[in-house]
Amino acid sequence: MSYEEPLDGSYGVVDAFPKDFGYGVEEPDMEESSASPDSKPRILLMGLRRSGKSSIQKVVFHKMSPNETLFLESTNKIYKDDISDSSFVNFQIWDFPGQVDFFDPTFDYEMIFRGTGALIFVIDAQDDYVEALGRLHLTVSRAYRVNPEINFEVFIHKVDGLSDDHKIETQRDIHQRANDDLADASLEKLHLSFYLTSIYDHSIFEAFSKVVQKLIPQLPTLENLLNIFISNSGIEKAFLFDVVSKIYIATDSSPVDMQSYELCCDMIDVVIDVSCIYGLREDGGGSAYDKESLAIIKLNNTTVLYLKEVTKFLALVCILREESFERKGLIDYNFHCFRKAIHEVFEVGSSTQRVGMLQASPPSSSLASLKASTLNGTPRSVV
Ligand SMILES: Nc1nc2c(ncn2[C@@H]2O[C@H](COP(=O)(O)OP(=O)(O)OP(=O)(O)O)[C@@H](O)[C@H]2O)c(=O)[nH]1
Repeated sequence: MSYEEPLDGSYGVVDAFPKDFGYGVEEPDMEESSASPDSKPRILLMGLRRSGKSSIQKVVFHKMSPNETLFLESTNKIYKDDISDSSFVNFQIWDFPGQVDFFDPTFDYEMIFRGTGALIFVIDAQDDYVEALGRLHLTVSRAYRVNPEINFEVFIHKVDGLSDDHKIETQRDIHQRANDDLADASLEKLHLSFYLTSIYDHSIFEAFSKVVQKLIPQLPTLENLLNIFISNSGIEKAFLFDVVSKIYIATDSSPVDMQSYELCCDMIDVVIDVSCIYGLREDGGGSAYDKESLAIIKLNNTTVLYLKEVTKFLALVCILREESFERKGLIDYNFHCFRKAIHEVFEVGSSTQRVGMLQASPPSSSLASLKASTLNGTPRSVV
């Protein structure tokens, strides 16, 4: 669902902003009823004109192909995109028009920043970025004064046009100058995170994944569950994906290499495409992704990709060696326990959220029960 807000300063002030992000496991309607669209926590996309804000939003959340963004018109209204209908992550993305004087007195920027979880500032790395750095400083320092809890994320964007050396040099320079500006303003506590991004490869999905992960209070629990799952199943790498956006909301604690991530993204595309073509009913009904969704792809280098539905919006995608896959029964059993634990985590999350406290620690039984259940499965040495 998306809608636009006219730039006439007529923002309705919403009294209460939930500070935590909510998640729908199976019951998105419950989330809908508990929060009006305007009161949902938000991620702001800001930056100068033509820096690439709308393109990022369209490519990541609306499956627009990067080439089509060439024809995007300049945004002249705040574009609010509520992605919670189709995605696990229950937030709104506000795309700000670049040319707007954000600090015009008719803007209630306090209201805007108060309900914000993350502010993404997009800098066009192919352009002269001096003006962008000035605007970045102005924006983050204002926002920090209103709400120091905001995560400040800087996307050094359009790096597809730069050589590897140039990319690193640009990042170093922007990092240095932005932090110098903050130090001059005695804002050393304000932390900026930097990412090199482009809509022409997976870097934009990776960066968005990291932004979203910081907003998920249950992240340590999810990582723990994934660690236990992979170590007891002989799996090399596992990602928990939001299927629609291909954002990974968690992975095990081994380092993420871009190739594995890309491979898993490609697998989601293949599964959804095949399912759309051959999986729907003849009248076009049904869903391309549901409880039955499961795919196994064997590559020619003894690697196996394994995808399985976890919740309405989430899929587990794993990379493992062929020889580990011989114990498919064990993997399936462990997956069953993992899935149950994930459901428990978010059921507890949504019930505590209603009383205003999202649970960051594991629910009493989920980790313990997963450990116990995998140990009850066929024992095997951890790879
Ligand atoms: N090379 C390259 N071009 C990009 C990238 N992202 C966006 N663009 C191009 O940048 C131009 C501007 O993109 P928009 O998304 O309209 O920029 P915006 O920041 O929303 O602009 P305003 O609405 O005017 O604020 C478009 O022609 C995009 O195709 C990228 O990663 N690499």
